[in-house]
Amino acid sequence: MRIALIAHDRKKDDMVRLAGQFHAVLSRCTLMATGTTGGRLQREVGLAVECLLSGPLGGDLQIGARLAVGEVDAVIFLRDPMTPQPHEPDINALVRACDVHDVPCATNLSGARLLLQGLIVE
Ligand SMILES: O=C(CO)COP(=O)(O)O
Repeated sequence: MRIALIAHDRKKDDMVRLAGQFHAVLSRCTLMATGTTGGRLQREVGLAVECLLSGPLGGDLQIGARLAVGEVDAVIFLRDPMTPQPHEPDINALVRACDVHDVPCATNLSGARLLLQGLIVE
């Protein structure tokens, strides 16, 4: 399973906690992440993660481009719905790409837990 992990700034602590809780299943996956999220996951959770560009610099678009050619199987994107983002069009493009290609995309913690639990029982 190739999973993309992305969290906006106010959701990064949640992402780190979530990844710690699901460390066993995530460590069996191929992981990629936007830059800052990925750095925290490497340092604080000890996961092997490929770090792409930071979101505002094009990281969401990089993940979207991979997804469009079948290189991403699931996306966990902990979005901050309360803070405007300068790269909102990139965020929308990634979520749209998930819908276009029918790739599971969890945009909040509860959805992310369900997605990861699904991987455990697989
Ligand atoms: O902005 C982001 C996603 O839209 C996240 O990017 P970072 O992980 O680099 O903070």
